[in-house]
Amino acid sequence: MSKLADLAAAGQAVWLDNVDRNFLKAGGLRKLIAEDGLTGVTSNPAIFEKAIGSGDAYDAGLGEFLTKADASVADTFESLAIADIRAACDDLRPVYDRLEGKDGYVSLEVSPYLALETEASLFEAKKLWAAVDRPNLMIKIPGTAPGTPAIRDAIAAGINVNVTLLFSLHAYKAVAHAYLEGLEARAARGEAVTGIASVASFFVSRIDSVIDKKIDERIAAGDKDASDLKALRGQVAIANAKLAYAWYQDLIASDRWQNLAAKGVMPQRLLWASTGVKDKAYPDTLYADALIGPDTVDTIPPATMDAFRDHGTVGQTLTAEVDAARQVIADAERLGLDLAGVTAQLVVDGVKSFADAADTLYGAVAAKRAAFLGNKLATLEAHLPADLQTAVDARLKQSTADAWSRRLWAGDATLWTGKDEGKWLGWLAAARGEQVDLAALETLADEARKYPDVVLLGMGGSSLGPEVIGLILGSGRGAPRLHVLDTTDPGQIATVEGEIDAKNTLFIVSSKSGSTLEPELLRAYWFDKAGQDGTHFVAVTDPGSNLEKTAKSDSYAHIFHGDPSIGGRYSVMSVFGMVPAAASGVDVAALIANARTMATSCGPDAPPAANPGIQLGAILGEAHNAGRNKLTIVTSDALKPFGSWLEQLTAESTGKLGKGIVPIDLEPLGDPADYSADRIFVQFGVAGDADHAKLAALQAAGHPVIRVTLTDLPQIAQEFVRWEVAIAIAGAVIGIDPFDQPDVEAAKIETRELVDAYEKSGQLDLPAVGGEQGDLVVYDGDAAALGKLFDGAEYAGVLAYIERDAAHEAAIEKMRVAVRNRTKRATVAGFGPRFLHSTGQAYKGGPKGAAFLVITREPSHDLTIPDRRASFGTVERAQALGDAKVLTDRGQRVLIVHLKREDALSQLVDLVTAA
Ligand SMILES: O=P(O)(O)OC[C@H]1O[C@](O)(CO)[C@@H](O)[C@@H]1O
Ligand SMILES: O=C[C@H](O)[C@H](O)COP(=O)(O)O
Repeated sequence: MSKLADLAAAGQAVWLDNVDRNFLKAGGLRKLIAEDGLTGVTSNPAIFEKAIGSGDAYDAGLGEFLTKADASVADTFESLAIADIRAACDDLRPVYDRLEGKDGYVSLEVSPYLALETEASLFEAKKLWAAVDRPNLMIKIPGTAPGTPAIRDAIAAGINVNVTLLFSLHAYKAVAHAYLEGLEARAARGEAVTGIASVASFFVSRIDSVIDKKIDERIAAGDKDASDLKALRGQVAIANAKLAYAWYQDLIASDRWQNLAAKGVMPQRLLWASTGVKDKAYPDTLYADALIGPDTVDTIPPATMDAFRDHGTVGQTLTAEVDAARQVIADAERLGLDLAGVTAQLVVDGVKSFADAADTLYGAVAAKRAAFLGNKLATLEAHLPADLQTAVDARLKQSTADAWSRRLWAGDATLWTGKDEGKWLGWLAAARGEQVDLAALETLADEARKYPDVVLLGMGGSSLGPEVIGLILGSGRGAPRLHVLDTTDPGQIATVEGEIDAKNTLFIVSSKSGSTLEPELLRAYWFDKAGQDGTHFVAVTDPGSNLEKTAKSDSYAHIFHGDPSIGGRYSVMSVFGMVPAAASGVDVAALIANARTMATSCGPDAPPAANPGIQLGAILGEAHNAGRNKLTIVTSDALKPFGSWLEQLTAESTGKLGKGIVPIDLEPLGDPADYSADRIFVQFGVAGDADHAKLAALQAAGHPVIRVTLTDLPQIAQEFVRWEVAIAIAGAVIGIDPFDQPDVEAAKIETRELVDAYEKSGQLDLPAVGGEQGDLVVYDGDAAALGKLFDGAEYAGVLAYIERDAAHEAAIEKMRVAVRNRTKRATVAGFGPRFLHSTGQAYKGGPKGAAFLVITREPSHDLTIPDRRASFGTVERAQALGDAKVLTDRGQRVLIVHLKREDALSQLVDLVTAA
């Protein structure tokens, strides 16, 4: 018989305070049962962290689990833990049977993140109880104030409970009563009360660790009570435990208990936890030796077991010298060691340290999952200058401690400004494919096949996502071509008109609000062109909008409802992105599968440092705070369209209150000498693409460089999700609400006033002409002002209210490169009115000191709008003027240049590049 087995004879059950797959597989537990009379096992998050977090013992099991289907980090961990716990339960089953349920238990703890949540703890206890499905399982629930009612209800539900994290007599009494109440509730309902087991895990060594430290500090400081204090070293934890046991004996003798005992219930045994000696100055069996007594359990870590087997001492120590124990506690009180304060703090620290262990464990599982997924997950590599890397590391540490992953998914508005941010997180569910009805999309895709073309009418979030998907993935075989019209430019509209037969085209009118000016005008225009036949019109809009009403009265073929808790720029994985994708034959299910993979990677259980979205958000936010607020987008040709979607997400979400990340899209890369230290570069490519030729030099020159690599094009959906999370998190780092767009409305009001005035007078109110040169009219300035416009600007913008085509893009690019190389400032460009619903927010509300060249032109062919005096060309011009006024009002530098002829842009390019 081993000394450990002798403990059983002394009335104490010996449990193993450890779980480890290799040990279980090698029959280690069965050996302890056979040789040491072991009758139970405990685990906790720190134990699993040690077992699973390092090494490869669990890799095969993890692979086996994830091969069946991708799963969250928490579910993956649980599958591994449950397998171990079941194996341990099965090893102990003969003991459980032999002792008729009095012992033979294995404990599994509820998530430490729930230690302060009653309902969630109870829910999880029930879930784990069902998942492990073994009668000799005990669910560990912390004996915190919120945990105590969960303990009572779990017992009442017939679940065996190991109450953990007990440090004080006070807390122990509360959970002992909770146990009785749970049993009494069952008895009152006429349910069986036999066969339900519980232990109360009273922690020992951690108390000495804190009290001894206090004692040492006071002695070192020359405390007058030094010798009395010294006498208490290593005494308080054991004394505290002895008093708990004395109270247990009183409880067992009480009438209340005896009433229950008469019904055959088992006592809730005290279990000594935290029995590994932490101070090497003490004998290594100190706690195991000192707390031996009947009807108790000692859960012992492996090293302490070895020590006890070798030189432990078995005796009835628990009931010995109880008065001396009372004296120790009284002395501790007299000497101001504040045991009550210490034990209260230990609960807080205990919850935190188990949560920290879970963070590390979940981080490790997340990394293993990512490794398992391999190229099914798009990769991101970041090369940051040392100071930025330090700030990012600190942010990831802080955000882990502050539970940002969980708070994001829980919709905790205090992550941002504490306003209504929590109401704008519907995109997280959409990222998991939960917003769309795939069957309805398939029906639409089938119907759409009879049309050669599908035209999407919408702005901003209602057009950019669909356009990115359409341009990057193309139409499916036999499916219609997708045209996106997000403009009032008559030339652009005419171009689409030349490409389609309006009477044989599917039109998708897309607007969340259902009241945005451009889609409303376009809808009216095309409805006429289509012979007022609503059967080839589809609406995508939030419930109850004006668009929905029109769609109903005009008998549209379908109305797809958006989710009002998703803002436009976050709507791509909802119907706003998926309806046009389905109509043009894109494999929507593949997009959703990709989005879900990334959403899982960015889940509430993936701690910040292992969470791709939060990691990126920390980089973007810290780069912004360090003055690197120009996110410069570099793409391979195939991924070029992605930039315009990312522009809206970034600019509209972060550009406000004078702060913000300014996205720089389609600005050709230059040499290090062409830039200031305000940049962060991100390159998007597909596996096999070469690095952009100039990127390495920029990285070497100390600029932060991020490289995103997709395995295939449908993985673009992963980037939607990664960047949505990242920008939300960057908002938290910057300290703004990423879900509002406070400065967009002002330009809309100005435009509306100009258009309304035009409807009455037939005249557009133009600013004063400053000068003319060739075919250019310069308003509120002259050609000389144009030469100086961008000097010293925070960044330079070219905002062109002209047709968006390759020639115009090339001309604008020429101006940008010239300005960038001359001024070293970042340059942005936008086609109006498209950019108004995208980057426009940041240009007005974001960083100040920017300079904008606003370009308007006389259209060669204007288009009339049904029931309006104003033509598309007039509305477009009014939009330019309205926005320019608001930009000026906000303190940005603005010069408007009007092209008297459609083809006069080259004259302006010459002026700007010559400056
Ligand atoms: O889908 P809606 O309501 O027409 O809005 C279009 C776009 O306009 C904006 O509200 C900006 O004006 C964007 O946020 C939005 O994506
Ligand atoms: O149930 C067991 C406890 O979780 C364990 O004994 C805690 O021990 P520690 O204080 O060494 O972490």
